[in-house]
Parts: sequence; structure tokens; C-alpha cells
Amino acid sequence: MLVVQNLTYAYTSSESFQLDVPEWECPEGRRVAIVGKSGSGKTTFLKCLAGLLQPDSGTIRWKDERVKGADERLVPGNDRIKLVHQDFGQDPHMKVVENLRKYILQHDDEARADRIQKWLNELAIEELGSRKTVQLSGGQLQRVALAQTLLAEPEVMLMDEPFSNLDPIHKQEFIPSLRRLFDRESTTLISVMHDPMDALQMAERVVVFSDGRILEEGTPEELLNAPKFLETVRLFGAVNVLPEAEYTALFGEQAVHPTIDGFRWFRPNEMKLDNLVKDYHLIRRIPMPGETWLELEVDETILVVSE
Ligand SMILES: Nc1ncnc2c1ncn2[C@@H]1O[C@H](COP(=O)(O)OP(=O)(O)OP(=O)(O)O)[C@@H](O)[C@H]1O
Repeated sequence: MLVVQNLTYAYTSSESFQLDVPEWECPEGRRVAIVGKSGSGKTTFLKCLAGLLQPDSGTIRWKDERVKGADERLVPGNDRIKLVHQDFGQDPHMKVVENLRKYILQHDDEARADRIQKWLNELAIEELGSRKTVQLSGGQLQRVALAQTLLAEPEVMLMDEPFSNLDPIHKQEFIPSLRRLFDRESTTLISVMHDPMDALQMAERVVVFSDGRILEEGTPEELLNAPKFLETVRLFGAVNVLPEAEYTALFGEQAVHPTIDGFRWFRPNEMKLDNLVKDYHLIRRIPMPGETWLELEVDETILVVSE
């Protein structure tokens, strides 16, 4: 179990931001995604977990052992909890396999080559092994960085926006294969996800950060279908948010979701045009996979519903 208690951290040069996590737990083997607006503190939290920052207060424990902060170690970081680095100290003019070899010291050459090959195969990047690192694209480099961290066989793997450089085609191939890999290895995985929709595919639990704090946490289903905060609602894609009275005037009493702070919300695919009881002006049709969305103006309100 990873246990965080009373954790606070503030950058000396930033007065407005403070990370403040009174209590958080992550059982062994769980896949967690951290989502939230830009600047909400996701990366700062990850760096604290990795022992790369020195918390101002509080403790982080992994399997009852305290994770030391950056000031408590000669080389900041932790052997059992590793953050995947984009800038991972590889020599750009060496081949990928040669660079990766540096990270496994305890084996003979053949065993090292086998292990590197295993992870390159797992990540479907075997063809990159013989390429020079400088020749790799951002997305390829991202997967090599992942291979490098996996070679260290950490117990907890931390990833900061692991798919940010992947195109949609590679991402759709990569996410399921990575999920299977982590299922099999039962590595605890905590990753900051730039796109909350990736979080829904990848994680068993999703943590929403806001302004340095954990706003809410739940399964992908809970956060998608029954979030407690409008900020969470807005993170997960296109949505209409209307004051309750306005909603009732447009759609009657039948609600898609419970109100949050006096507002009703629904996603375009959750509301058909037929449900609208008022006249509207069609602004445009938006083609979507399997359906068409309609952008409408009703009483000076812009709505998106499905056809
Ligand atoms: N080294 C730093 N020095 C000072 N302030 C920093 C530093 N790094 C981050 N911050 C500030 O701390 C806050 C949290 O940053 P953090 O990178 O943790 O957010 P984030 O949620 O990961 O954002 P993003 O999604 O944009 O990566 C932001 O206001 C940011 O500007």
C-alpha cells in the first residue's frame, strides 16, 4: 500500500500554489490515473511520490517504508518507485539498445540483451532497438523511456503524460497493450493523464486534482456517470451545463443526471433533439462516430444534442 498523509509542498518561487493532500492511499497493483486542469498540481504530486521533491510536511510510505524526500538522499529518487523521464539521460548518438544496456548492470551480456529485447517486444518497439536515439520521434522516444523504466523493474511506476506525444493510431494500439502488460506484471501504476478519456481506458481508479488538492476520486464509471463536482463533469469531454430552471424550461422535468450546485448537465449523446420542447435555431451539424451532433441556439443558450 502507498500511503500519503498530511502532504504539503509549495515552490519557493510560486506564492499562489500549494500542494495539499491530507490523506491518500493506493493499494499494491492498482492502476491509477490522475487528471485535472493544467496547473492543478498533478506533476508536483507525482514528483513528491517519486522522492524528487522535498515535501514541506507530511509523509509518504510504500509498504510501511517512508519515501525519502529529495534533500534526504544523495541522488534524489527511489529505487522502488520510479518516474518515467522524458529526458532520461540517453546518449543521442548511441543506439537505443546500447543506451538501455546501461540500466541493467547485474546481468551478463546475453541476459541483458534478452531482457532489453523482452521489453522492446512488450512495447512493440523492437524495430527501434538498432536505431540511434537521436533519430527517434517524440512518440517513439516516449515508448523507449517507458522501456527504460520497466527495465529497472520498479514496484511502483509513475508516468507523467505517457501518451502526450503519441498519434491517435499508436495511442489506440498502445493503451490496451500497456493495460494488459501492467495487469500481468501487477506493477502499481500511477499516471498523470493529459486526456481524461485516456484515463477512463487505462485506469481502475481516477483521481481528480484541483488547485493543489484532490477534488474527488472514483472508478471511471463513477466519475463519468455520477461525479460530485462540475469541474469533474467538464474534464470528461463535451457537455451542456444549464441552471436547473433553464433546463426544465427546455427539456421538462425528465433529468439525465442529478443536479450539482443547482445545475443540470448532460453530454450531447445523452440528449436527443426530440426531447427539446422549445423552438431552436440550428447552427451546425457535427459528424461524430456513429451519430450526428447538432449545435443549436435556444433562447440565447448554445446547446449540443444528438440528432
Ligand atoms: N519549478 C517550479 N517553480 C515554481 N512553480 C512551479 C514549478 N513547477 C510548477 N510550478 C507551479 O505549480 C503549479 C502546479 O504545477 P504542476 O506542474 O504540478 O501542475 P500540473 O497539474 O501537472 O499541470 P500541467 O497539466 O499543465 O502539466 C502551477 O501553478 C505551476 O505553475
